[in-house]
Amino acid sequence: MTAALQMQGVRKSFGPTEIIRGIDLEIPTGERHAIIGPNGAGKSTLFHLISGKYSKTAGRILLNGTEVTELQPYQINRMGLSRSFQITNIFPRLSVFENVRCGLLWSMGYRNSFWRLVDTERALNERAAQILDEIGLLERCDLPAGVLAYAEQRALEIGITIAGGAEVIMLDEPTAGMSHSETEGVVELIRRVTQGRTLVMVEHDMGVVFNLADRISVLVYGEIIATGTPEEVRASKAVQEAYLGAVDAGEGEAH
Ligand SMILES: Nc1ncnc2c1ncn2[C@@H]1O[C@H](COP(=O)(O)OP(=O)(O)OP(=O)(O)O)[C@@H](O)[C@H]1O
Repeated sequence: MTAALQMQGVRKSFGPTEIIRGIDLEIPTGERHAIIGPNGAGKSTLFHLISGKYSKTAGRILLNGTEVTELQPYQINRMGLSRSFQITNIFPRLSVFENVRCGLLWSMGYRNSFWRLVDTERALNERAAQILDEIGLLERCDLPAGVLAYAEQRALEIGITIAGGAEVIMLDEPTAGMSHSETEGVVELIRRVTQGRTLVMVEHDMGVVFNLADRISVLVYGEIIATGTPEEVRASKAVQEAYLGAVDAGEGEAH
């Protein structure tokens, strides 16, 4: 089966400084994959390269076997890759419901003639309600999104990210700034909504990473020093030396 995401020799320089220094990685369809690494390792930059926000200095990126290296973010999005951002990215004055509808319209409105031919309003509303139910916000659907609690806003953002039905979901620090119980809730939510999809996430909370990820890639100074199952990464001497150090991978927060 073709991998959901393939990176081949991907490099990125800002001016004379090479930040991403040759990434080769294959993420199979249906895998939950976490990218971890110290601050400044290049995780966000790699995310921006995959989603098309940054152009690549060298290398190729393929989505479901099709090269997307030179495409714009919206084109990559319409080919089935959807990402969230580190900073909550919702419309605070629109209702929770409208936020999800916007996500749906953006991803599907122009692409799929079904939405134009068949009772568009009803289909959209039904799908939005379904997503709100999935993310546990159906009862709060009429509130302005800006009044939701922080964890609810992040859940809404995940709802918007999955709204268009993308097969590859990228989440950037989905539990950042959350309490322990909020984190547990969001981990369960992510597990549920990524069922049968491919997940690529950047996350600092090692508890979340080791709980959710099927495989983990460790990025240090723009290079992947290890890729493997949580057990393999936990046992890797190179990873321990370069990154995890004394942190208990099952519990700690590492930066
Ligand atoms: N647009 C840019 N122009 C110049 N340098 C940049 C740019 N974006 C990132 N960098 C540099 O690239 C390096 C990697 O940054 P990046 O944000 O990708 O790391 P990160 O692993 O996501 O870090 P963190 O865990 O703190 O979010 C940093 O040294 C940063 O200063």
